[in-house]
Amino acid sequence: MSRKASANVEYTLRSLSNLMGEKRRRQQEGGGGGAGPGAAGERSLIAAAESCSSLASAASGGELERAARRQFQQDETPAFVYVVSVFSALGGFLFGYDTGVVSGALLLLKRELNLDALWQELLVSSTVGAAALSALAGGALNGLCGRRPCILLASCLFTAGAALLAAARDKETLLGGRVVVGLGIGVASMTVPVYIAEVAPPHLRGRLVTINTLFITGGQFFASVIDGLFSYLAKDGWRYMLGLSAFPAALQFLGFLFLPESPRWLIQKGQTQRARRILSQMRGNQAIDEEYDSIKNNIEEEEKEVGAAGPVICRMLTYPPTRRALIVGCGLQMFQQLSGINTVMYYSATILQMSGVEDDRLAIWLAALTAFINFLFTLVGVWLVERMGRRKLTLGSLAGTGVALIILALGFLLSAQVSPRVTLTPPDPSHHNSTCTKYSYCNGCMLDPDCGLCYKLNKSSVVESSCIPVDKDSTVKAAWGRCSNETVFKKEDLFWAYNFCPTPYSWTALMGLILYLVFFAPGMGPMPWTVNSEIYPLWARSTGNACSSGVNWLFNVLVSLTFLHTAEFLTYYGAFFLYAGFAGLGLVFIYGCLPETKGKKLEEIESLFESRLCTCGTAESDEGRYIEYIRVKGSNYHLSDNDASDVE
Ligand SMILES: O[C@H]1[C@H](O)[C@@H](O)[C@H](O)[C@@H](O)[C@H]1O
Repeated sequence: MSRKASANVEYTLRSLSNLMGEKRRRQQEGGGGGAGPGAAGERSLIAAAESCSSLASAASGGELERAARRQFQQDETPAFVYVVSVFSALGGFLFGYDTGVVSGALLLLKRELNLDALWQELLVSSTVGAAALSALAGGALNGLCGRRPCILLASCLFTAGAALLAAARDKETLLGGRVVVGLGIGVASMTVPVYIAEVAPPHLRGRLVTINTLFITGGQFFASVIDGLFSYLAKDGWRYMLGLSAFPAALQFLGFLFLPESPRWLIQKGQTQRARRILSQMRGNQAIDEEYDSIKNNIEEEEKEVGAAGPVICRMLTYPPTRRALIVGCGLQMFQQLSGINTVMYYSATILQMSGVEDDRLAIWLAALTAFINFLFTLVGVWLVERMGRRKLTLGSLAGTGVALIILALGFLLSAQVSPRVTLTPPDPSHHNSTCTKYSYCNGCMLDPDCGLCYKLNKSSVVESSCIPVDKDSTVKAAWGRCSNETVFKKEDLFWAYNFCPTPYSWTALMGLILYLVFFAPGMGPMPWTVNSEIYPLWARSTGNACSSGVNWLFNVLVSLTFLHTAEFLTYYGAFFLYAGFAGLGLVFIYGCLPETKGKKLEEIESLFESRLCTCGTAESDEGRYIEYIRVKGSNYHLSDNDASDVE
């Protein structure tokens, strides 16, 4: 008999005997009346007894299992789990908002505070750098203090950072604020998925953790709308943009004052009575005994197997299943960033401009549309994750992302091939021979961050074009010459193209951009976070997530910082072909190494990494089989619990 088949029989027999045993026990206790230990338990008992007879009469194993599942699905997941998940996911919202809002704020800031390119770069990358560091440090903090204090700490950092940014009088304070916000993002990004995974029931875990990424992309979308709205406010608009995040952060802080610690962390720390009570709250009328026992046994076994001596990361690296899980988790996060999501998001305004959108403000709003597509298709991911499973969803998503990247690259390639010629070389009035004059095609001019193209249109072809240095303070005009005064050159039907070339093939790039988000957002966006929250055993979960989140942030900085240089060396299409190549490598890696974790208890997932890495993907999966508890007890919470080591 195959492993799967035997597991199913064992499962259904266990479920059935649990139901029978429970019914017998209740009958012996003179049950059947309504005054039992809890009305919920009583209802479950009646339902269990009813389904028990239907189970007993079920002829085949399949029917038996279906009946068991129907019974299980009648047990509703309490709203409390959703409330807890949504309050935690506010951390994701703030992650998305604070990383997304800065581009719009910079447009205003650089004018008001006279920021040069270095300071602009610092304000963007200091946050991501701080997030990388605090995600790594968050592992130890999570293990020591628990998930709840870490989420509280993150919301404090978000609030303090936002207040600092809104009140800043100089660029140094702004830098301080961005670092504080970054520290919050790092801690939140590694703690929230772990916390949600630990409180969620197995059949909803993927969906609830994916909601966190939905909140990330929701935060990015919201940030782009706020950027659009406040861009009309010439003075202090950036204060509102950067300061508004204090509200959701304070809301999360207040909420978490009343929300509980993760029951798994409590069991690990020996606070079993509190853990039982919280688990009971999270499961409503479902029995928690098996889940509780399984968590507890698992912790004890882990301690025996791996020991408790030495730093966790060393134990993880020397114990093959956790080492493999770490490679899979970090690999997923690395390939998420290497497939270029943040350059696509960052570059969306330019791609849209290439498609003929000349107005800056319209480009901002269209960038909000891009963020909206990312958000909308993450929602599709929330819907698909428990249907398709993590593995298929990630593979399909990355394959589509790769194809979209190729289309995007082809769009740029075609545009480069029909790149307009530079026909005029006006003399530089300051007699500084700029490099811009050496370009004979728009394509070269566009790739040089110091130059832009000033041109006229005759029907749809570019005429009277010149490559001129860009104004140091604003990329919307040239430093000198015909395109140096925005109002004048617009009246004279002249156009200024910075960062893009007018081309008839821009629709290919636009199509690539949309396809990219449609494929990336449901799978490669959320799955690295979701899978990482599930694949490590409890003793290694904080450290595993700290490492993989650190890798995510590290590659985020690396890819965004090198994008312009990569484009200069390889051209834009070369850069997107490169990302498509990374997506191809990622596909091979995921195909070989990512096991299916759908529906499994967190405690069972470690066994998926027992065989050699790169056989995980081919290992027989138990897809479609939920681990569900259908034994029904009168009350989940026993005051007489001998385990109680934390009597309150
Ligand atoms: O999962 C998220 C999401 O896809 C975001 O859109 C992206 O900006 C982040 O870097 C990523 O980690």
